[in-house]
Amino acid sequence: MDFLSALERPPLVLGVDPRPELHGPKPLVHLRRYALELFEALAESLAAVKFQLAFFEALGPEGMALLFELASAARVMGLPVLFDGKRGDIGSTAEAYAEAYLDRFPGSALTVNPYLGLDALAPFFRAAMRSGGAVFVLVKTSNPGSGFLQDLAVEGRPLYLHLAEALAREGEALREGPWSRVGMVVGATYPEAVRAVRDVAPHAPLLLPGVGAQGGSPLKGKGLLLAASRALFYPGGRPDLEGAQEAAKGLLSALVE
Ligand SMILES: O=c1ccn([C@@H]2O[C@H](COP(=O)(O)O)[C@@H](O)[C@H]2O)c(=O)[nH]1
Repeated sequence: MDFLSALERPPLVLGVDPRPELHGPKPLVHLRRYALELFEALAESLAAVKFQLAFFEALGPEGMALLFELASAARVMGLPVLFDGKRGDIGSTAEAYAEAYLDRFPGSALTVNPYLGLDALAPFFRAAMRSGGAVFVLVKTSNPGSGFLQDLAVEGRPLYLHLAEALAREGEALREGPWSRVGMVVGATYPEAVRAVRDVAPHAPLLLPGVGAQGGSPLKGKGLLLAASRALFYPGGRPDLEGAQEAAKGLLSALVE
């Protein structure tokens, strides 16, 4: 599987941010079964499944085992996998992060943090190239305080746009047809930022978290991947297979230009 195949599927990304307290007396057993059933039920409506590493790490070794089992199962069902870990470190450590998620799961994607600069992102880009994967770099995040650094005016334009331009340049070398393996994260809560980034980075897949629980708009456009975690995995605040199918249908039919 090549992660870029996600861009030929419906644009919805199922976020998996597990909350064990919602899964009864044997939480991991129930969570495992629920997640597998949900992947199967939603498979035709999804571009990819996004696993939030923090929630699995919080569950300890059993959580990590469950993460790798669920990621493997999603791939067997033909669903591209995205690991949301927001990794980033000096080059030699970045190599290890890239090996852990991109090489061990060929054809997968990983979110990364650009704060250390382009040299620190290079190992992720190389791993995405050799494994048929993708890297999604945080550009303009969905949270209310993201503007504190990301919107700082530099030469009259927000910092995040300078970053998007630099990444678009880097991404040219990783382009396969219309899409680059260098993607960007832009919160669905900032539709104007999505448009501004798309203008400077026409070949970057854009991952748009914040749909649903954070109030982000379900934007329509080529190369946009709309991510919803709570709204899809726990519609109505709890595990609910039928509710999740309804929610997916609702989000897909509400897509706006
Ligand atoms: O800018 C960002 C980057 C990542 N996220 C992650 O996406 C999900 C959002 O969960 P919801 O329940 O759909 O709000 C979560 O894993 C975040 O860590 C983000 O929200 N914003």
